Amino acid sequence: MDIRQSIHSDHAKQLDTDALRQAFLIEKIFTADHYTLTYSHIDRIITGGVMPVNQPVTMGDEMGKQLGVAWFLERRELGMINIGGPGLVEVDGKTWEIGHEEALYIGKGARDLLFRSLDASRPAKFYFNSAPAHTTFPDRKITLQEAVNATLGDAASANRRTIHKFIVPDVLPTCQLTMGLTRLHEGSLWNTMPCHTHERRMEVYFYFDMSEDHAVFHMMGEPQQTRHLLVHNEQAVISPSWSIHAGVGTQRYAFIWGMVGENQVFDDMDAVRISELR
Ligand SMILES: O=C[C@H](O)[C@@H](O)CC(=O)C(=O)O
Ligand SMILES: [Zn+2]
Repeated sequence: MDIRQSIHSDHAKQLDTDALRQAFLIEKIFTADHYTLTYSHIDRIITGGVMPVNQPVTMGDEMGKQLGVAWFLERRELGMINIGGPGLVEVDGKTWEIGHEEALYIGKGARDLLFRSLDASRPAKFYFNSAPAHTTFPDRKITLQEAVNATLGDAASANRRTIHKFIVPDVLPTCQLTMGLTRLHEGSLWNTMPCHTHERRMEVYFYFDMSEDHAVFHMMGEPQQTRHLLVHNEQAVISPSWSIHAGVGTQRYAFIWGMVGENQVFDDMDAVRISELR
């Protein structure tokens, strides 16, 4: 398990490229026939991926040891979105079929998790966020049609995009986790611009659907102390509450955002005017 400490904004200002990457970038999410886990001390969010190819991947009691509990979700909830081919997720013996760009919420207490791909030549890729939870809400699959979908931004400023809010209070109850997927329209390159912070929540951005020789310049930092991270396909950025999170790609792309913290109000953002950015 990769552990990331919280970083104060005063400290982050001093960091060079390598140190910024070590603190905020998760370079490897998917490894064939394994799961990956990055544990952030910021709101204790866990970010990872599961990619079963030739054999099922299990998350059983062995995972709990790393967290000091009896099993992974003993005191946690989990949300996942599949960005690969169709797969099966078994939760304590109940099987969920989760297709491409479908989501699954798993409530606190689930113990034995097993993941399979239906076709090894097109493996499932389950990207997930997990957060501490105080109670159990029902497991639920969420399709793209069941998500709350919103299209915003303008082609003229290259930020026309559709936001699919899969795991939000209008769709299902969770303890603190919210998650969704944003896809840029053809010709658009900017996400989340004009940008924002939200003191009440932290966020993780996971970028995907770009070819290997393309990248997103992800913008981070306090609004008057911006820095960038070069993010390649299927990498994620941990964004503290004090940081903006926005990006521009060398080609169009999609990303999954996940938030945890004080509230679940999607629009509770502290907007930053582009003229105020430094
Ligand atoms: O707090 C909300 C998150 O930053 C994202 O949902 C923003 C986003 O997907 C976008 O503007 O493209
Ligand atoms: Zn945000």
